[in-house]
Amino acid sequence: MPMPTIKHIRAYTVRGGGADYHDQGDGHWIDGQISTPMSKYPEYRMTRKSFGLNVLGTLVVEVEASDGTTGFAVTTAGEIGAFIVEKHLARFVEGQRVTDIERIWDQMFHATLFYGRKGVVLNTISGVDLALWDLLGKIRQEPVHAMLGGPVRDELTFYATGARPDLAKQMGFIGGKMPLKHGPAEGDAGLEKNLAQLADMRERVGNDFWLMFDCWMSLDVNYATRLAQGAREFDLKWIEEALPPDDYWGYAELKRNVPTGMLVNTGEHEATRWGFRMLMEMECCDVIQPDVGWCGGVTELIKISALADAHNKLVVPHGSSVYSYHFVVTRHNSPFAEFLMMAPEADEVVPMFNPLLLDEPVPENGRMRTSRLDAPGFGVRLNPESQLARPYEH
Ligand SMILES: C[C@H](O)[C@H](O)CC(=O)C(=O)O
Ligand SMILES: [Mg+2]
Repeated sequence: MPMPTIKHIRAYTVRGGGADYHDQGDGHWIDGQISTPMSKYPEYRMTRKSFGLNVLGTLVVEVEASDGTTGFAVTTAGEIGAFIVEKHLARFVEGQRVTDIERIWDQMFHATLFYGRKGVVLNTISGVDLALWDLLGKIRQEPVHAMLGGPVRDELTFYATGARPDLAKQMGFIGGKMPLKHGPAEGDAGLEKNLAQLADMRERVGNDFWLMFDCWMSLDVNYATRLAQGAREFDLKWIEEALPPDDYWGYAELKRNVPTGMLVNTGEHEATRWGFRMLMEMECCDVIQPDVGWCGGVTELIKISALADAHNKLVVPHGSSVYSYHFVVTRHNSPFAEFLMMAPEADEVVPMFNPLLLDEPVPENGRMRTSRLDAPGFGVRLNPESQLARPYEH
């Protein structure tokens, strides 16, 4: 039977959680006081929504094959992403065979170079790429992890990101990553408060549990070095995204400065093999954290991960739910995964892309059997109750 071709690609937007997990209601821990690159402006310090963290919303990309099979994926790109898919990328997708993912990726990337390279354009390309992998899996009746070479372990192990590592420990996770609250603009008093929060959490969780700080691009080398040195006595496992993503030189300096054994992790807002090549060749970090919905999709993550392997770096993708689980389970240099606690108080496990997907698996006791990922494609369905809009058509 000839391989089906792609008949249609459609782009939708949806608000309220989903792939734009920052798009939450008021009072959610993820919108509490968190140190950001905007924290130097007091008027944008207390919530991240105040400076527009949730402006994009979720993009849903749907691809339909000539045999009627559909695949889809979600990412953070909203209406801008929908425009790019419908008005620009569709031409590289429609009419191609469903197996032509590599060529479609190459054409999408090179045709958008003049306004793309990173950020929302790469989020959008990632969304299309993930939808194509989902479609291929559904046509082949295989999970994406099988198409990537198959699992290398029987279960995934998770650390939790959220405001309550103490509760995450009770829920069976191997570690807890807290958002850093206070940035350099709050001076030494803020630094002391950050360290006091870590000390308090170490007291609550005891010694046999990882604790990490997520600094969300907000520090400078001097502050990050002092934070890392102060955090040593509380056994901070890693300091994450301490600096703006373009400051490769700063990361290299920070990595030289941190106490022996403390890891420097980054890459959540980096994209493509070329961006990660900079991080690796400049010795910026120990662990890279690409988001498969932002870095270029699975097609690009395969390349990033191979590059990391050759540099003896671990790849622990940022969030991204099933899209990263199917990858992590197939790679030796991805020994554990992140789970983002999306309950408003970080006090229970809820699906990360809640309420957009159905059948989205979640860790139980901090673990997930690989068999939970055994459905075709990425194994998830769009919740039919989602209020999808299609702002552009081609
Ligand atoms: C909690 C962080 O500020 C951010 O919202 C998520 C993140 O960076 C991560 O999960 O890592
Ligand atoms: Mg992070």
